[in-house]
Amino acid sequence: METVDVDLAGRSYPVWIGPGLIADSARWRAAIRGRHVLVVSNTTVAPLYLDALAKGLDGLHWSSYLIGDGEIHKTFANVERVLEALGEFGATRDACVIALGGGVVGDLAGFAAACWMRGIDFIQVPTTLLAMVDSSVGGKTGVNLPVGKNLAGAFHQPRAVVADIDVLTTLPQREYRAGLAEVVKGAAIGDPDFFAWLEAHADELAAREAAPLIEAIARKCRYKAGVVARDETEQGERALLNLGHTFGHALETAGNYSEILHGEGVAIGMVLAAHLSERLGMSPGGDTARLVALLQRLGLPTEPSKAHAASRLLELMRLDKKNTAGTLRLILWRGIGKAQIVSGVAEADVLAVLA
Ligand SMILES: NC(=O)c1ccc[n+]([C@@H]2O[C@H](COP(=O)([O-])OP(=O)(O)OC[C@H]3O[C@@H](n4cnc5c(N)ncnc54)[C@H](O)[C@@H]3O)[C@@H](O)[C@H]2O)c1
Ligand SMILES: O=C(O)C(=O)C[C@@H](O)[C@H](O)[C@H](O)COP(=O)(O)O
Ligand SMILES: [Zn+2]
Repeated sequence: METVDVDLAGRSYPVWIGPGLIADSARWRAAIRGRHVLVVSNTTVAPLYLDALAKGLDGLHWSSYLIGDGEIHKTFANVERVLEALGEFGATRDACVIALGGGVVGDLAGFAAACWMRGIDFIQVPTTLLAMVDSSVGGKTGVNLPVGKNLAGAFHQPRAVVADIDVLTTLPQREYRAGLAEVVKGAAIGDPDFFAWLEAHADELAAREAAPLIEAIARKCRYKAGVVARDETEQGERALLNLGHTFGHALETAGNYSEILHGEGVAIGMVLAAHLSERLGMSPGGDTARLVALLQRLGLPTEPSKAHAASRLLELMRLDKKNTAGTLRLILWRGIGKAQIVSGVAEADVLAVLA
């Protein structure tokens, strides 16, 4: 097992990564401070793993609330339903929410925990690769709005992250690949050695071999934990974790959150950001080719669908949270291991790349 510590003074927490962790309740139960627990999950994950998790809740007063499966359920309406469930359950300030699922459940349950009585404890039990390497770590919680991705939310750190890699055996292949996109992103932004390691181990990772998989999850979490510890609320460096996301989120929103997966949007978005960076003379073309090749070896898409007009995507990009005063602020790429926040990117250049 690997442990990654997210160092945030009084709100520090561990990320445990390895097999058999859901059953190992002696480890994670200490993170539950009160006696009331609401497990939030979805209709696909709960039948698979809720019973196993519940064994560790013996002796506590616990209940569960399930949302529907998919990105379209990451809504304000569902946050309200979780809050109502907390009310019916009689949750007091010492109650704890456990998010059992992928990034959709984690973001939504975490946001509900941030809202209930202005903030109660929550624990992340990520069940997708994407949630293990990214969404369960760092405390960004929230929901989508019809006008844009993650436009409502809060920073609210979990008390612990329990990444039991055994659950990945039931994860569909497309979802597994989507998680690898966020692993590649971390290496592309800030760790050239990790990028080279991913190139060397791409086939084993695509085949879900346990040892390289644990190493990849831990390396990505360690990298992200460092960024979050230095810049918890995205005043600067943390924005780099958004490489590819301005494009990717626009593609997700344009497809009404049902056409492409988040990780697929990130893969395509990173390639678009790389092309834009090349166009602006910031990044060497050879590195873009390496990025595209790695993503393709991992089974990820690297080009956007032609179904959405460039002008529509640009309109959605104008609502990105990184923008200021009508100015596009994008994460651009200086080649493998180097990303940069750039303000005032000309819309004409963005349109040219999208077209
Ligand atoms: N908060 C953050 O920092 C952060 C970071 C990255 C992504 N996100 C968000 O995460 C979301 C994407 O998360 P995701 O990719 O995990 O998607 P998801 O939560 O929709 O899960 C993907 C699919 O896998 C299913 N599933 C989950 N675990 C399973 C398992 N073990 N076995 C079988 N099926 C399983 C789910 O039911 C779902 O159908 C997006 O909303 C994205 O914006 C947030
Ligand atoms: O943790 C972060 O910071 C990230 O940006 C991680 C992203 O992978 C993730 O998709 C996040 O939800 C995006 O946040 P947003 O602020 O662009 O909504
Ligand atoms: Zn992401």
